[in-house]
Amino acid sequence: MDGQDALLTAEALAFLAALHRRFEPERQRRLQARRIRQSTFDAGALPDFRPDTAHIRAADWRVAPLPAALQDRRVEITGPVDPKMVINALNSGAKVYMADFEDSTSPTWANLVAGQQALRGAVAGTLEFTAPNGKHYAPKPFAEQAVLMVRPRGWHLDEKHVLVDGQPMSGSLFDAGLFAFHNARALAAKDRGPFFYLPKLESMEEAQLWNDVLDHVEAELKLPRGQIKATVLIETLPAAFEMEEILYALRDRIAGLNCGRWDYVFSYIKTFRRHRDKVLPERGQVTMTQPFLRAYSELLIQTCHRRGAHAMGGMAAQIPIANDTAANDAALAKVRADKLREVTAGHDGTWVAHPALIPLAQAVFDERMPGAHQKHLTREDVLVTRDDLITPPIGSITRAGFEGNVEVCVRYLAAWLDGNGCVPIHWLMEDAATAEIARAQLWQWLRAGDLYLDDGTPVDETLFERALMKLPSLASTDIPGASRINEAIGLLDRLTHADELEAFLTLPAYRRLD
Ligand SMILES: CC(=O)SCCNC(=O)CCNC(=O)[C@H](O)C(C)(C)COP(=O)(O)OP(=O)(O)OC[C@H]1O[C@@H](n2cnc3c(N)ncnc32)[C@H](O)[C@@H]1OP(=O)(O)O
Ligand SMILES: O=CC(=O)O
Ligand SMILES: [Mg+2]
Repeated sequence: MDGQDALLTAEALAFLAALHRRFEPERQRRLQARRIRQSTFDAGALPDFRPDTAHIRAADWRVAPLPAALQDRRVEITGPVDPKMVINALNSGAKVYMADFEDSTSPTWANLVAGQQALRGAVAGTLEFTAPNGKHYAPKPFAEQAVLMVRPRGWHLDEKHVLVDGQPMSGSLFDAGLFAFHNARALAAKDRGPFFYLPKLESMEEAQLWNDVLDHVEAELKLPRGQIKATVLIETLPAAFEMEEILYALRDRIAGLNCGRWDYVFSYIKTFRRHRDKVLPERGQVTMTQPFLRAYSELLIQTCHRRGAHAMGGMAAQIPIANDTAANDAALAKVRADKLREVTAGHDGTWVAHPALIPLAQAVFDERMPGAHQKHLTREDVLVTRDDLITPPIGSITRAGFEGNVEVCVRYLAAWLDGNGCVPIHWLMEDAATAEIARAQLWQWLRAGDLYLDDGTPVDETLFERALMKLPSLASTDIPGASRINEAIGLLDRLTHADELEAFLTLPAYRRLD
């Protein structure tokens, strides 16, 4: 692969191998702990705040101060790591750019190598790119660029192209380790981190594992202790019960928590996959104004502000709609309402999926948040109980909602298998987190028994098969991943009929990649 040798030098490989040897056993223990905890939920237990860590929640402590670059995070753009996207995001006018190896990247070896190369070029100031249409891209001067953050893959994913002692290494350690190895000293020299976004954590022990990894990286690369800063996505239901503990485990380097709403909803479904009384309505009805999601975001704000950390909002899925002014206005109105809810509740910043949404999000935050952040809003009025976090909203499943889930799963899986981890489908941004909601719902709905669409049609095998049978014709269109549509149909069929809900759709899909 072009550029691979310059990245995977003997020194870089030795650095990665040391990370693997030191942290792989604990990663496996953490993954096993997830499975054990899930088996208790499957047997009827409910998540709750931990009695064994009550002393952490009760004690008086604050997180370490943050560098100047992390004070004002009002608008953060996220996106995959191909060179054009990296340059567009750095130049976008957002305060922060989260370069994403996770939900929006299909981890083909080519994507990972190109992404690491692009980020290395961005940090070194050498990145440029010419598109096939001849358009040339180069980052603006450093002072005008968004602050770079990197989101490595979650703990569950392996990197099968790098074997250490015959075992695939962790995707998290590969992404974060390789990025730090090549860029940490240059970033530290500019007081720009490195900064990471840490995805899909489920417990304080997983946060502790990240802290140990980042301590090790700092020691190996001779960086000051605490130089690397991390923002943790609270995007699993179990983690919502351990926000204080996660902040505490990373207290010398935590920059904030983020409401990763899409994975959070997925995690809710996964956690309660065997709980008939917790079945959620269709995806479109599970919005952030539903009480259980409002409770989650308000608890996150209160927790962060009490401890001196930023409370970041999340991603509205709407993107600009070309050639239809009315539809575009309606989509932007939804994004605006979402950002207004966030800033009013006390969030210190938000995410956008597309550069055209930056002015809109920025205007909402500028108007309501004159300072760099609003950590002074401690939201003492918020009182969130276990039941507030787990009580499902009332709603329905429409035929369009059911069929939409099937279509999104198939089209997203096809794109992902084809190397594209983020695609617009019906003018919504779809990535691994949004697609997971659709995939997990189908599995749960077909097993729930006695479940009906709002028009009285039983939610059953026939409904699923009919929805699936509409899709093979997509193979002859020009949508992203068209050539993998039939493979995606087969994969969704198997995932939906499996006795157990697969923990992540990217696990079986990754076996088919490359
Ligand atoms: C649940 C979560 O985890 S959310 C976080 C993960 N998801 C994301 O990060 C979403 C990132 N967004 C995207 O990938 C894209 O916006 C998509 C796939 C949704 C839509 O992409 P497109 O259909 O290509 O959008 P569109 O054609 O309008 O793009 C216009 C321009 O904006 C650029 N652009 C679009 N999104 C981004 C982005 N997120 N970052 C940087 N540039 C972007 C495009 O590269 C294109 O540039 P060009 O004019 O130089 O060619
Ligand atoms: O990563 C973000 C999410 O919403 O999931
Ligand atoms: Mg996510």
